[in-house]
Amino acid sequence: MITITDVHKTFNKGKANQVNAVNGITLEIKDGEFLVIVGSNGSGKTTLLNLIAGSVSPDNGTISIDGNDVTNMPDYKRSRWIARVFQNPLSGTAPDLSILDNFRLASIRTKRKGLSVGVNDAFKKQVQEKVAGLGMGLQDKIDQPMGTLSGGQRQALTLLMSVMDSCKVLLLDEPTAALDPRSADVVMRTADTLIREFNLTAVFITHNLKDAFNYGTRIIQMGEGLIINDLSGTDKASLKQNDLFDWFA
Ligand SMILES: Nc1ncnc2c1ncn2[C@@H]1O[C@H](COP(=O)(O)OP(=O)(O)OP(=O)(O)O)[C@@H](O)[C@H]1O
Repeated sequence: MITITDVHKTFNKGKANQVNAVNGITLEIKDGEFLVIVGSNGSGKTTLLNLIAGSVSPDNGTISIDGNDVTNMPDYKRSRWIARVFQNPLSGTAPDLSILDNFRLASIRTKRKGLSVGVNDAFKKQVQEKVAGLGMGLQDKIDQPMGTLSGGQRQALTLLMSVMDSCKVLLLDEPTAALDPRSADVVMRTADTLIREFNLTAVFITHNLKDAFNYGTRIIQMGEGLIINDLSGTDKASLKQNDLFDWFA
C-alpha cells in the first residue's frame, strides 16, 4: 500500500515563477490497485509520480510504501519497491546492447522474479520464454541490439524487464505517448497483463481518455495540484467514456 498524507510541493518558492505543483494531496493506493491519473497539462500528475518515486521530495507531508516511511528516502533506495517506465522508449534500456544483455544488466541490478541471474544457456532460454510471452516474435531476435527495435517493441521489453524484478509498484508516465496507435495498444495490453500476473500496484498517467476508460481499477483526475475526481470499483466500471470527456469540458 502507498500512503500519501497531506503532501505539498512548490517549485521556485518565493520567486516570481513560483508554482504550487502539488497542493496538499492525501491518497491511499491499495495493494494490487491499478490507478489511472488524468488531468490537464500542468495539473501536477508527473510531480505526484516523482514524489512517489523519490526523484522529487515533498515540502510537507509524508509518503509511505508498505508501512515504511520513504518521505526522505532517495529514489535509488526506493527502487527495491518501484519500477518506472517513461514516455520515451529510449529511456530504460541500453541501445547498443542486445536484448539478452539488457536482461542480464537488469538481472544484475536486482534479484529477478522468475529468472536466475546468469550468463549461460539456461538464462538465455528463460529470457526467450518470457519474451515469447509478449507475442511479438522477439524471442528470435534476442541477440539483436536493442537500438534496432521499434519504439513499441522497446517499450514492451522495458515493461517486461521492469516487472520481473522484486518491485511491487509500477509507475507508468505516459508510456505510449510516443507510439503509433497499434504499438500503443500492444504496450498497454502488455502492461495490463503484467500488472495482473505479478499482482502489482500500478500508477498510470495518461492523456489518452480511451486508455483511461479501458484500463485500471481506479481513476483520479488532478487539477491545480489537487485530486478533483476519484472513482474506483463499480463507480469506475460504470463510468462512460463520455463522462470522462465531460471532466475536461
Ligand atoms: N522541476 C521543476 N521546476 C519548476 N517547475 C516545475 C518543475 N516540475 C514541474 N514544474 C511545474 O509544476 C507544474 C506541474 O507540473 P507537472 O509536470 O507535474 O504537471 P503534469 O500534470 O504532469 O503536466 P503534463 O500533462 O503537461 O505533463 C507545472 O506548472 C510545471 O511547470
